[in-house]
Amino acid sequence: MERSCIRFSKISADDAIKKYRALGLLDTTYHIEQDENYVYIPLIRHIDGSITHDFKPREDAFTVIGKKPGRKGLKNTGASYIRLGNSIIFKSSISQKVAHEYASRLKVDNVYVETGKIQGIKREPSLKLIYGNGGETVVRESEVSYIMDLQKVMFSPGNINTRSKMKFIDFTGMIILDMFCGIGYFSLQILKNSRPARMVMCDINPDSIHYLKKNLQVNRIKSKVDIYTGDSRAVLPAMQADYIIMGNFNSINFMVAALLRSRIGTQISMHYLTPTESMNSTQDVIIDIARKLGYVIECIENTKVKSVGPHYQHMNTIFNVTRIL
Ligand SMILES: C[S@@+](CC[C@H](N)C(=O)[O-])C[C@H]1O[C@@H](n2cnc3c(N)ncnc32)[C@H](O)[C@@H]1O
Repeated sequence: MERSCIRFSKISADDAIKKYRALGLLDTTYHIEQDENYVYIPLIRHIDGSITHDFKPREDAFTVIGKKPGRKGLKNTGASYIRLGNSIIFKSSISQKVAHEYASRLKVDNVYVETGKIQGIKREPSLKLIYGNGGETVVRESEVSYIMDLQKVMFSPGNINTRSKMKFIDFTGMIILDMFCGIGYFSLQILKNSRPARMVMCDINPDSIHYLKKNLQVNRIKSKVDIYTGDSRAVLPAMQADYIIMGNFNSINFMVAALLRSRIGTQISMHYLTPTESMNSTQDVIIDIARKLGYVIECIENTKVKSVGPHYQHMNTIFNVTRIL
């Protein structure tokens, strides 16, 4: 349906969404949409600079399940879910009957229910399959296909902007080290859009590495990659990277391994969790730790990826190595 909207490049879309939400102008009854270059933010009315775009209405659980759920004996219509490719995941328990109804209305193959938190260092999800045969789910994002088994490896839909940002950076000729590559969350975007000279990838979860290899094939990545399975502090080769990706909330515990593989000019993209009140100061703590290890680094970008619970933020800070003492 044609609606007023404002269009932003993907890099600035996050801030724009926050701004229009805060101004009460965001039309939450439509999905925010994106194409190759832009994010389209639906607005409740026309404003200066707005354009029109064909939006899909947002289907809440109640709409999806039908206006008279009682008649069908469907009770859990208020349950919230996320959709990942051909699967949906409910946050709380629902009956098989309701799962079946959602699957047929939303035309998905699998319905899962979260039974707990993401577990352990391998970040394994706790999901119970309640409808369908399970197995592989394909998520398409910024022209990259991510294949995975949602019961074996995690996929955070909230990290979409951080993943797609990778396609706007020119990594041509660079040596890249992805210390927690998973199924290729960040690296697939790089390999699809740039020609790095070398890509070294590592993950401790063999299931992630299995799907990484599959995703490299499915996305027809021709560049040569070096893949390591194990603890990145132990299994990575000696090397000097131009760009180091640390997509793990515990990245601070891996700084020695990263710095040892850096040189002057290396950029290090660190992800970490920090209390909300420290979201603009944790980078200084990291700079201090690096200095004690003999590396002078400076912060070149500090971005909030998403809120995690009421008191924590998932941050992504990019540092530049300026001097080695
Ligand atoms: C949080 S996930 C990455 C999520 C991802 N950034 C996204 O966009 O959804 C972190 C990854 O680090 C891996 N990992 C954890 N500890 C590790 C270690 N010591 N060495 C290598 N990989 C590790 C996990 O197996 C997991 O695949």
